[in-house]
Amino acid sequence: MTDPPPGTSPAPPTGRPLHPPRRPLTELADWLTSVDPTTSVRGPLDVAVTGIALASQRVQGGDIYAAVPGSRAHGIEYAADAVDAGAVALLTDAHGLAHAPRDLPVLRVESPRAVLGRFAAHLYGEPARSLRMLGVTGTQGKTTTTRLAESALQRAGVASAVVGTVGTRVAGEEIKTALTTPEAPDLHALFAMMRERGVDTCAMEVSSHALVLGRVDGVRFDVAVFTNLGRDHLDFHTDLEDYFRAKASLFTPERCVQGLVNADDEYGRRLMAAARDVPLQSFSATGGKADWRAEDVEVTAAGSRFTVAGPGGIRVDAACPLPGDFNVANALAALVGCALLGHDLEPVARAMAEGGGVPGRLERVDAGQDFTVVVDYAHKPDAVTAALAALRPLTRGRLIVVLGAGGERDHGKRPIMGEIAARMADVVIVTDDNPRGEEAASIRAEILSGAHGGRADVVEVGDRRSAIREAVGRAAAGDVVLVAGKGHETGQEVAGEVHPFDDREVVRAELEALS
Ligand SMILES: CC(=O)N[C@H]1[C@@H](OP(=O)(O)OP(=O)(O)OC[C@H]2O[C@@H](n3ccc(=O)[nH]c3=O)[C@H](O)[C@@H]2O)O[C@H](CO)[C@@H](O)[C@@H]1O[C@H](C)C(=O)N[C@@H](C)C(=O)N[C@H](CCC(=O)O)C(=O)O
Ligand SMILES: Nc1ncnc2c1ncn2[C@@H]1O[C@H](COP(=O)(O)OP(=O)(O)OP(=O)(O)O)[C@@H](O)[C@H]1O
Ligand SMILES: N[C@H](CCC[C@H](N)C(=O)O)C(=O)O
Repeated sequence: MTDPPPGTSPAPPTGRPLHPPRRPLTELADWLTSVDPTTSVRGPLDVAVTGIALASQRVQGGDIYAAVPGSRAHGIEYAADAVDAGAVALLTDAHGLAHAPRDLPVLRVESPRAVLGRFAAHLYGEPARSLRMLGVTGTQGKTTTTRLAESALQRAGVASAVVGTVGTRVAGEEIKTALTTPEAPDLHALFAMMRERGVDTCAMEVSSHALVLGRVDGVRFDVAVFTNLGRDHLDFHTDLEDYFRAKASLFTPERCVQGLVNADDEYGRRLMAAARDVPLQSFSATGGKADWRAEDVEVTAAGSRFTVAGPGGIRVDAACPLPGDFNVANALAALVGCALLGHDLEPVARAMAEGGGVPGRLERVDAGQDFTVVVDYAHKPDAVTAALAALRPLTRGRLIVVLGAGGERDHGKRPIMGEIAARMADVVIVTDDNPRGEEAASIRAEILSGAHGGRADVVEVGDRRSAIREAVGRAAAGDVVLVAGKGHETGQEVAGEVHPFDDREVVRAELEALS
């Protein structure tokens, strides 16, 4: 058996186990044949495999490169790059086999994406099975819920991990990941790394893209949470029903053991009515009928206090370090999720009360000014509504919002977000988010088309820094400024280039420049 070529792994290896498996390709080929009868193999197979990657850029020495068809290209076009990076074999389809380098071993199946998750799980020795897995799906609240759960558990002494939009953290160590839900090969490598580090519980976001594209294949969540459903990703899903079906597919026996569903949400109630194959419990943060409820809720500018009331007379004092009614729902889901995983509720609730917030989620920026500035990731209609509704009761003066919309994403949401902002805020400053490959001015025009006619004073300031300057410059004592859309992001993507831009840093600099 040939060893992987030396010196081909990029350093430092991020998101991979320190001690990767070393599996004979013959064994992997046999396993694949046993689960997928469409498998055919082109030799030589006398090679050791130590990992797997779906993107040539992520290949490390000893990997199998999964060359799959995509919307822009077929991965086989990048096989040479993958080989240069140290790939020792290919997993691909018939097209990939036809165009594969002749000397590279190939495992061919009809649909490589369909087996990729299970294959990666098998390759790494099913690491997710040794973790308590919490999966959270929904349009809003995934990041907040998973981060609240992970940081409370970690603070309560349970080694934990979190995977999501803000990145990945494994037992306190930050690992950069790009997607909300990483591709299956990266995910199972992360689970292997978690297992190595003694992680007990992993809380992760499960996006609808992940469910459709098989990114969480090979994982069976111990508890799956549904937060809510609203307009999102209509550039990917044909309509809201298609989007709902994608989310609902998490609540099937192949993907989870039990579910926890928001009874306050219309789609949550539909899910409960429809899903019969998986035991479901419900939660409500608004006094609705549910198995788990937030009672005696007190919301302040700093956060909220409430009692978790559950089956059999459970009553536990809880607090969430984030303002906003909707964060009571997120905190409740996080706590009940942990309880259903088998964790003791009381110490976890205590730890959450003592913990901090979540990056870019209603995050306050304070430079000693006499008004409030909050940076939030609201970039969808329901989130803009929720964030403005949460901030209105904390506003003694005017509510000022800085708002844009991302390019190359659902156009339909832009006027809707403009309308919401102009109805719920007093001043709306329409600016650029990540224009990506689109003309920034035309994105702003679409937002403005919904914003004109509202009650607010609406202004257009394209440059985001200038828009933030305008907002804090206009603010007086008692006002609240919401800088919406980019939350934790640290760059602004314009025409294929990402320029450093962090709303929190820019706000701070503009506040300091005021004094
Ligand atoms: C719609 C979508 O999710 N597309 C993902 C998909 O792209 P694709 O299948 O079209 O791939 P492609 O670009 O045609 O390339 C074909 C293949 O060649 C490979 N390739 C391509 C170029 C190269 O140099 N080397 C290489 O190996 C690619 O990895 C891919 O396997 O597979 C790619 C490989 O992993 C992903 O990078 C890509 O995510 C794109 C970048 C993306 O932006 N996805 C977003 C929308 C997304 O997934 N978001 C969700 C939800 C976030 C939320 O909740 O808001 C998420 O989970 O992050
Ligand atoms: N439960 C909720 N209900 C309504 N809005 C919410 C809720 N939780 C968070 N939000 C709003 O949505 C924004 C994004 O929150 P969060 O990152 O937790 O959700 P997400 O589901 O991970 O979203 P994304 O997929 O965009 O990352 C927040 O900044 C806030 O404005
Ligand atoms: N995961 C989301 C993030 C959007 C964030 C917002 N700032 C934007 O650029 O639209 C997406 O890629 O659609």
